[in-house]
Amino acid sequence: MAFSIESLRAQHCVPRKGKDAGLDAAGIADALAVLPGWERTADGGGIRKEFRFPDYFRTMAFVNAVASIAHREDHHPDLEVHYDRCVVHYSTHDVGGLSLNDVICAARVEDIRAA
Ligand SMILES: C[C@H](O)[C@H](O)[C@H]1CNC2=NC(N)=NC(=O)C2=N1
Repeated sequence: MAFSIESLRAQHCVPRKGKDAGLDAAGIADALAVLPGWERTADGGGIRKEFRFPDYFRTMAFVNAVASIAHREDHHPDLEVHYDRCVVHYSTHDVGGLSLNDVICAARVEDIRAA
């Protein structure tokens, strides 16, 4: 399966449950190839990216935009919030690893940065 960031942005999350709903290693690699700066977590079960900002206010504006995506897509990242940076971490609890939902949301977070 080959991805483009546009094809990811054109999709919305749907409930995905169970191991068979996960992305395989090739799918994960294809998706990461179109998501600049995103990487697999050390345990391989998620993807993460650190976003840097000039100050706390701008960091929180980003956090709120990510929260809005989470609410709209019903798919929720773990966030590490610091004064001038936020680490976004996506995984799909219901599949015990990565699913298409994670890369769809990562593509939407990239849109925030483009705005
Ligand atoms: C029904 C609903 O889609 C599920 O409970 C969603 C909610 N948000 C979620 N967020 C994340 N990160 N993983 C999930 O498996 C998940 N499941």
